[in-house]
Amino acid sequence: MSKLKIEDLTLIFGNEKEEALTLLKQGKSKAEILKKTGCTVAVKNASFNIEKGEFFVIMGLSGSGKSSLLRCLNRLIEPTSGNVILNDVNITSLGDKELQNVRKKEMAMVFQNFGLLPHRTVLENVAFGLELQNIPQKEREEKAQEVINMVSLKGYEHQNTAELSGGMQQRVGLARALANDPEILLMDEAFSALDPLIRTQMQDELIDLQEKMHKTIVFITHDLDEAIRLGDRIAIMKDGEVIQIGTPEDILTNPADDYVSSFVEKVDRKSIITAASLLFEKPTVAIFKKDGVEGSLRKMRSSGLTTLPAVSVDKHFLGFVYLKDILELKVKGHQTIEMAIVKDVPVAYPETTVEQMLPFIAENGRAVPIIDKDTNKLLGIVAQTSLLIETTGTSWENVNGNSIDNLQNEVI
Ligand SMILES: Nc1ncnc2c1ncn2[C@@H]1O[C@H](COP(=O)(O)OP(=O)(O)OP(=O)(O)O)[C@@H](O)[C@H]1O
Repeated sequence: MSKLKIEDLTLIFGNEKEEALTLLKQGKSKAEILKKTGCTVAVKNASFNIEKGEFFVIMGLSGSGKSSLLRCLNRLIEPTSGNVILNDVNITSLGDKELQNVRKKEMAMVFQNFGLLPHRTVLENVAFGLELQNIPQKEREEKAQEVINMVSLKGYEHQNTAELSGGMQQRVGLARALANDPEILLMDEAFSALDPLIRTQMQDELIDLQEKMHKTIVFITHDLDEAIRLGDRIAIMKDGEVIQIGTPEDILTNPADDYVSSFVEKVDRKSIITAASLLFEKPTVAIFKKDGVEGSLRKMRSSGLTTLPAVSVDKHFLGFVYLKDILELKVKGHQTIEMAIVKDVPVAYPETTVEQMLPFIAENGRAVPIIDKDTNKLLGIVAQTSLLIETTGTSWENVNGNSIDNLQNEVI
C-alpha cells in the first residue's frame, strides 16, 4: 500500500501565481514564466508515490527544487496546486490544528543546520517536541533516553548541544525527530554539513537504524553517491521537474537524459550493477548430461562458446564444461561428459554486484554462474569477453551476461 501520494504538485514563488499557473498549464517554460510574471516555478507537476517503509531520495543540482518539494509535503511551504495524500488523508486540505498534529506525530523533519537549542542539553533537545505536547517529564525523558541510545549518544545526555561536534549534533537532530516515533522522516541535506568521514559514518548508521525502524524516509541530497548508498529509489529533479524515478541500478543503467547521464558517469558502477541486470537479452546455451560428448561439442561449435554450464534436467547448475576437456574425452573415446564437469566453481546470486564477481571471474577465468538462492537453479551466466581476460579483467562495461530463460531455444 502506498503511503505518501504526491499528485500533480506545483509550487510557484512570486506575486502573480495565478497567471504563472495558467502559463504553466499552457506549456510555457520556467524561464518564460519568470520573464512574463516574475514568478519562479520551484516545483512543476510532481506526481509520484512513496511506499511505506521506503527510503526515498530526492536528488538534483542546487536550485532544482528539492527543498521546495520536501517542504510542500508537510506544508512548511504551501503548494500552489496539487495534493499530498498521507494514508488517504489529504494533507493539502487540512486545517491548522490537524496539520500541526500531522507534523508532530506523523512527519518529522531533520535539517542540515541541525536546528537545535544550543543552551539546552541533549536530553532536553530530544525531549523538546514531547514537552510541547505537554507529555509529563518522566515519560518524555524516558522516551528521549530510548532514542538517544538508538543514535549512539548514550553518555552525552546532559551535555549542552553547542559543545558537541557536527556529527553528534546531527545525531541529536535525528533523535529529536525520532522521539515522537513518526511514520515519516523528512531529511533535508541532513548530512551535507558534515565532513566526508563522519558523513559516511552517519550514512551507515542511518542504514542500520532504518533496518530496525522501517520508517518512510524522504531524504534530500545533491550528492549521487549518497543517494545511491541510501536510497531504495531515487527521484532526480531538474528545474523543478522530477525527470526520473528509479532504483539506483535503474538510474545507472538507464539514465533518462543527458542531465542524469552527467551525474551517473562519475559513479563507480562496479559496486552497484548486479548480476540480475546483466542477465538479459542473449540466452545462454547449456549442456545436459544426455548431450554426451558429441552433443556438447555440437553446442560449443554452433554457439561459438568454449565454456558452457552443465545443468540437470530441472536446470540445477552442475558445473562448467570446457572445450579442451570435452575434446580430451573424445580423443580417449568417451561418450559421457561426467568427468568433464568442473564442479568447484564460485557461484553468484542475482544481487551479487559486478565488483563482488570480478575476483570470481579472475579465479575461474571465464564466467560466473548466477544461481537462484531459493531454488538453486541456474539463472544464467555472466561471462567476461576473452579480450578482457587477457587484459585487466576489471572493467564492468565488458562484463556481460546470458540468461537461461530461453534454454529451450538453445542452438544445437
Ligand atoms: N522563498 C523563495 N522565494 C522565491 N524563490 C525561491 C524561494 N525558495 C526557493 N526559491 C527558488 O525556487 C527554486 C527551487 O529552490 P530550492 O531551494 O527548492 O532548490 P534546491 O534543489 O533545494 O536547492 P538547494 O540544494 O540549493 O537547496 C530555485 O529557483 C530558487 O531560487
